[in-house]
Amino acid sequence: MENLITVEDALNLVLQHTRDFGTESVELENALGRILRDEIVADRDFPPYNRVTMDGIAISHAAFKKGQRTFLIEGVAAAGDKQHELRDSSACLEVMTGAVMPRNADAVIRYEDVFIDGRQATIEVPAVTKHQNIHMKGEDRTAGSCIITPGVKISSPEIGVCATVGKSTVRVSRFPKTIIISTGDELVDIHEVPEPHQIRRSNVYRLKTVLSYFGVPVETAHLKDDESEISEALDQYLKSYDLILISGGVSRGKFDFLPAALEVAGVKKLFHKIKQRPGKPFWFGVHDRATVFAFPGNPVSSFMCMQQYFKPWLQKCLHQQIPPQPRAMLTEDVHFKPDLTYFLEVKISYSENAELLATPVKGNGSGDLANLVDAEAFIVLPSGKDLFQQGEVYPLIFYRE
Ligand SMILES: Nc1nc2c(c(=O)[nH]1)N[C@H]1C(S)=C(S)[C@@H](COP(=O)(O)OP(=O)(O)OC[C@H]3O[C@@H](n4cnc5c(N)ncnc54)[C@H](O)[C@@H]3O)O[C@H]1N2
Ligand code: MOO
Ligand SMILES: [Mg+2]
Repeated sequence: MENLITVEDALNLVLQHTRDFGTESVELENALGRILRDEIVADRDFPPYNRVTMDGIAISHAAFKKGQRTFLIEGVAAAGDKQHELRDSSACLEVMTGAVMPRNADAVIRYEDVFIDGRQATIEVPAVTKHQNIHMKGEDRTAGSCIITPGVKISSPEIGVCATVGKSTVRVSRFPKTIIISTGDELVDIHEVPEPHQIRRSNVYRLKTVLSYFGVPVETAHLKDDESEISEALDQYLKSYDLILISGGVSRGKFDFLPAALEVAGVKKLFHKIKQRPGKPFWFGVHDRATVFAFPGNPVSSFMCMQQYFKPWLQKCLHQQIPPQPRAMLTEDVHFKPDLTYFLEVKISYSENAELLATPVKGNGSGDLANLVDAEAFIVLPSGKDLFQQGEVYPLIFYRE
């Protein structure tokens, strides 16, 4: 009998072998998708002054309250002007959206509710409340408060906040120097027309996307199923890369040289083969500098292992804050006999109560790469059971960013 590690133990081992690749500064324009390592603090109040939110007139609310409806226009306050002052509390100033609210004025009435005749403005609505149409200084955030904590993956809102506090460069996690290697004599380049016994190599492209979502630059290589070519290449790659991802050649075939070659090259094996489907023959190990993920060659297997093991490893290496894992409810019964954790491809929808629903899109096994297109997640069905019933809830791994 084979000695298989459980999915939980395998993930724990992978996560115990993370590395710290340090930090670097990047221009804000290049920071999208990077993991922020600075704390972003409000350099001033948000907003920094009482900000007019409607084009109209600014008055003293007390005057309106006393019954006054017609106001002499003293002048115009535009966005970008220094703060104006309402000199006569029974007059008004025209104010534009984005202007600093004038001193001695405390309500803005929009043009739509005012009749203007020459230098006179008459309010035509029955009610005006104090501070209406003013975005008050410090109402959103106060100076010195933390707006973004380290570990956030920088997306559009973070870019906007960094810009507004004047962070033109930000400190982010550095990336491991990475290579993805495909193996196999049946594989040809995507620009080639395969012979009847050949296929185009697709794994590298699919696996690379997982790193691309984090912005990690990736080099690629291809190796023949040739023991000495593989050994020579591994010696080279182990010296120059922090992260080596391999697809294929890790199972029981006569040309599956990777597990032995990796050990000969001095990579310390942490496990080989997991109690799971797909992806059973996944091999994981570490070298002085490099971490090696040697994934099974079947397209769904390598991709599933990438999602389940590699992505959390990368996120931990990069110090990313990890959101809780979503869970979804099966919409139909699933029978699965082998005592393995089953990563089943599913399509996601929502119930009337907004619960996440998972509908199996079974496909034809781990070679069915087209089926990944019809699904969008793996639902994780644990070992030790062979019937998973409609209505039961299990963890979910979304694989579309
Ligand atoms: N006797 C046994 N045979 C197999 C077992 C087993 O336990 N005992 N496990 C099976 C499982 S599960 C998997 S998964 C595969 C893993 O195979 P390898 O990692 O050795 O990968 P290869 O043999 O190189 O290729 C498998 C399959 O995948 C295709 N492939 C590989 N690379 C690519 C690529 N870059 N793009 C597209 N397709 C690729 C390859 O052509 C093969 O069809 O082993 C089972 N066998
Ligand atoms: O991992 Mo294999 O993919 O079960 O065929
Ligand atoms: Mg094989």
